[in-house]
Formats: sequence, C-alpha cells, structure tokens
Amino acid sequence: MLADEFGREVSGVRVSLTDRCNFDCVYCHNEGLGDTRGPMAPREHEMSTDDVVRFLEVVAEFGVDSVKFTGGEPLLRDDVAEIVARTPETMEVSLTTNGTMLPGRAADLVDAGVERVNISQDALDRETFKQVTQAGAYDAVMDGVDAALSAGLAPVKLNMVVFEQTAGYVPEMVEHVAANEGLRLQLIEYMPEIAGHPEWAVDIDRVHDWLAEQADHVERREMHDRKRYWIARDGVDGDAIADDGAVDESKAGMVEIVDPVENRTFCANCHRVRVTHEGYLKGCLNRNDDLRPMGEMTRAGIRETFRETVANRVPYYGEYMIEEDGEWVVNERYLDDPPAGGADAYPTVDETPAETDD
Ligand SMILES: Nc1nc2c(ncn2[C@@H]2O[C@H](COP(=O)(O)OP(=O)(O)OP(=O)(O)O)[C@@H](O)[C@H]2O)c(=O)[nH]1
Ligand code: SF4
Ligand code: SF4
Repeated sequence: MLADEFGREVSGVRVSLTDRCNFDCVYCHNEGLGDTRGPMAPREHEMSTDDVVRFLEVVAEFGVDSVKFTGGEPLLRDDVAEIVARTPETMEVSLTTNGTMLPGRAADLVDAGVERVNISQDALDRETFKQVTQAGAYDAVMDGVDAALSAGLAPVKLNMVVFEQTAGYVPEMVEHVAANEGLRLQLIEYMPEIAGHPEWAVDIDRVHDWLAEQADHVERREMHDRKRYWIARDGVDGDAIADDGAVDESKAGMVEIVDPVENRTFCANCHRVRVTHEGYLKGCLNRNDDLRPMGEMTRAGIRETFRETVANRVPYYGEYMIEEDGEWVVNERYLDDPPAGGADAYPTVDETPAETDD
C-alpha cells in the first residue's frame, strides 16, 4: 500500500461518477469542487465506464481495497451496475446517493456487488427537507431507503448534515434510527470551508454532548477517529450491550459523527484519495490546488499520477491549514512550495457548458 510522508496509507478511493444531480442541496460541496450541474447537463466530460474500471484495476495493484462511488448523484449514470460488476473482487464497494433512483435498481446493484449504501436524509420534516434539498422528492427518498433495505443493504446509513436549518431535527432523526432496525445515522458537521455560509455552522460539540447523555455505549472508529454512539432500542428484551462492550445491533441504534472541522485526529486517520468525474486525482476533499489529471487514463499514466498524488498528500487540519492567533491559515510552507498538480490545470465548474435538455 502506498503511504504519504505523514505515514497515512491509502486504502480507499472515492470515485465521483458525475457532477450532475437531480437535487440542489444548499450545503452541497460536490466533493469540494463547487456546485453540481442539473441532471440533464452534458456528460461528455465524465469518465467512461472503461476508464473507471481501468483506474480501479490499477489502484487495486497498490492494495486499495475499498471504493465508494459518489457524485453528484452517481445513479444518474445508467452504467453503475456494470462498473460495480467489473470492479476488482478485492474491493469493498459502497455508494453514496440521494436515494431517489434506488427503487427498481437496488436489487441489480446488490447483484453486481454493492455492499453498503449511504443515503442523504437531512430531515423527516417535509418542508425542511424541501428547503434544504431545493427539491420536493421526499417520498422518492423514503422509497429509496425502503428499496435499499428490501435489496438486503441493511444497515443503511442516513447522512444528515448538521447546520442551522437541520440542527433542531437531530433528536427526531436519532429517535427514528433507534426505532428502526436496519438504519444507522451519520451526522456530518457542516464545512463552511467548502460549502460557504460560515453563519450556518453550529457547534458540533453540543451534539456530541447531547448524544453522550443518550448513549448506552460509545466507541471510536479508526477511520477519521470518528465517534459512534449506540442507543438501546425501546422495549427490547435482554442486554443491547454486553459487559465486554459487544453491541447487539438488533437491540441498539447507531449514530456516527463526522466532525472534520478543525479536527487534527480526523485528518491523521485519512486513508482515501478522490477522483473527480473528469478523471483528476484529488488528494484532499477540502483542496483543489493539488488536483492531478490522469490524461488519457492509460495504466502507466494512472499508476504514475496515483503515486504522485499519494506522495503529496498533506493532512488538511494541522499541517496544510494551521492555527495562528486563533485564525486558520494556510501553512506558509505550502504557500511557498505548494504540492504540485495545480488548480490551474482544472476547469472550474463555472466553465463547463450550461445545462441543456438533451
Ligand atoms: N473533510 C472530510 N469530510 C469527509 C471525508 N469523508 C467524508 N466526509 C464528509 O462526510 C460526508 C458523507 O460521506 P459519505 O461518503 O456518505 O460517508 P463516509 O464518510 O465515507 O462513511 P462510510 O460509508 O462509513 O465510509 C461527505 O460528503 C463529507 O462531507 C473526508 O475524508 N474529509
Ligand atoms: S444530493 Fe448530494 S450531490 Fe446532490 S445536491 Fe444534494 S448533496 Fe449535492
Ligand atoms: S486530509 Fe482531512 S480534510 Fe482532507 S480529505 Fe483527509 S480527512 Fe478530509
């Protein structure tokens, strides 16, 4: 496995299959690149099926053993099941989706090899859901969750971004997950660095404190040093948590917190590299100044670019961004000598063609 100079091995890749989406969430960062485009926008910039598969075959040679397909909304592409079926068998395959296109497709995706799915679900309140997603597809998302569960994808993780508009719904979502075996909740700290609107951020420590009071058991996940809170379901017989800390998931609901902002232990345990829909490697979600094009995506080109990307990875918090007099600023070391690659090589989303109705 390849490692960066901070000793962080890269064991996973996140492949954005498209920057198109049928939602327009107010907090969307589109893997740090900016706004998504509409569902019917041109797609000739997107990596082909063969390009994605070739990329996965090459990184599997380096010991990468997991891939998450993301977007935009990955299921706007109709070749996702084919890509999954052609993914090297050594890789665990998961998907992050808004869920609306899972009905009718979830079973095929499972047959192809999808093992886990995360579905965005920011509120159970329809009006808030509509405001946050700027789409009215609440029922379609709920149907998507049901389709995933029916296809055998339990536990399904519900992704909820915690910010001004949604923070008040955290208790309701926790209750929902604790009452429904098969669901897990992932609370994601709002990231103003890439989503803008710093005034929307809320103090995630208050959510941790509240959950600590509700939880019957707390554990830490190695990845990103994330905390997981287990809450015993109401009315279950027997112990949800054994004396040795083992959790009986049929008797307890789980809430995981993704809290990257200003969190040095989060970046210290970051083992993933991203790929943009156009075939650029991206060493860090929060940065666009270390993007590297894989060009024609030959095996040799992918190999070389992957090596360079991993070698130049820098933990964002604690090394690339440092605290000075209470402010977070770019470490001067990287201003003078930025990890090569360069945002200049990358066409910004604004420069991509406008939406059409093809
Ligand atoms: N800063 C930062 N945020 C991340 C990272 N990974 C995930 N996130 C945030 O968490 C959100 C949800 O990510 P998902 O892809 O659904 O889930 P995941 O975090 O990969 O969780 P697993 O499915 O358990 O691996 C992302 O949109 C980001 O906002 C990361 O490496 N760095
Ligand atoms: S569903 Fe996901 S990709 Fe689509 S707009 Fe919302 S956050 Fe962005
Ligand atoms: S280095 Fe930190 S901010 Fe960047 S992707 Fe990894 S965990 Fe996220």
